[in-house]
Amino acid sequence: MKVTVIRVPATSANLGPGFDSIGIALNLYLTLEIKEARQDWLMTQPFSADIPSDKRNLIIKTALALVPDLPPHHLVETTNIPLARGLGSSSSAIVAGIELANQLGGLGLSNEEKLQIAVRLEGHPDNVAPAIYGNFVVATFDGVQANAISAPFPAAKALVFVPETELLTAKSRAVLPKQLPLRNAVATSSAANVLVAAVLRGNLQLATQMMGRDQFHETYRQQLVPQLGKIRKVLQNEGIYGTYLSGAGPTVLTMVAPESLTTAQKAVKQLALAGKWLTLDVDASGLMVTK
Ligand SMILES: Nc1ncnc2c1ncn2[C@@H]1O[C@H](COP(=O)(O)OP(=O)(O)OP(=O)(O)O)[C@@H](O)[C@H]1O
Ligand SMILES: N[C@@H](CCO)C(=O)O
Repeated sequence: MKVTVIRVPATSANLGPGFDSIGIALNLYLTLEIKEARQDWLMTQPFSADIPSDKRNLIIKTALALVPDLPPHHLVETTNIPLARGLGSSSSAIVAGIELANQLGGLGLSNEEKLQIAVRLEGHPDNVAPAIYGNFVVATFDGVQANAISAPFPAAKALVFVPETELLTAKSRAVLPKQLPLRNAVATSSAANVLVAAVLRGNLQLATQMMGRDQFHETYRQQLVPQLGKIRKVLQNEGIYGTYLSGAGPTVLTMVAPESLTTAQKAVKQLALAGKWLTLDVDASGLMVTK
């Protein structure tokens, strides 16, 4: 039997001041195998019983939202993207679900069409866009239409701290204020603009400096993720910038020039934080399907 395999990368959103707009794809993956047709949907998956294995599963639910009479199949999911840690697990599941409907329903969706559907489901584009396109993505969503531009990211390593405890995006968004002083918004949006321009020019050093200039969300989320300040401080003492709260947290990511990686790894080790350290690369492929 020929098996179709869908692969979606992890993503890291915001990069500091690019709140709800900028994201990158990373080389952790959710993989979904479409096995045999059967009477009811069945997901063989690596999670605890909290994540449903039937049609209530987020991936299947997403596919059925697109095509309600999609024929049920046995699906096998494997993933090394941690759940609710700020590495885009829900976006990877949503994108996998859209592709599942695309494959089984023969919809022939373009990436642009997949993006529009995914953004409406996720509510913001900064995870779903890089999950589809790969690389570095700058996007906007006005509640109706998403626009996204992807571009290569300069050579860098992502030094990633994944805390032991989960932080749901809904909880992390609940601490944000409804309004911001204009001067903070101007300082942050101008830093985001320079960040994008620096990435497009291949200037990692300037881009990473801008990653520390957020005043949209990190100030308020810091109370939920005290590791952010500790990691940023110890790395800045070594002259390494580029530390930010990945997505809604609690993961803290630092974009490091390859030649500074060893120094950065040594510096953060002394913090002895409870959690996992990963060194990742930017994924350039985005959503992939093999048959
Ligand atoms: N592969 C999956 N299958 C089913 N449900 C999933 C899957 N991945 C994520 N989810 C659901 O999404 C929730 C996590 O979503 P949430 O938006 O809080 O975090 P995240 O996407 O990992 O982080 P962030 O959006 O900050 O990058 C999980 O608790 C689970 O309910
Ligand atoms: N931009 C989003 C990403 C997480 O889903 C946030 O920071 O809440």
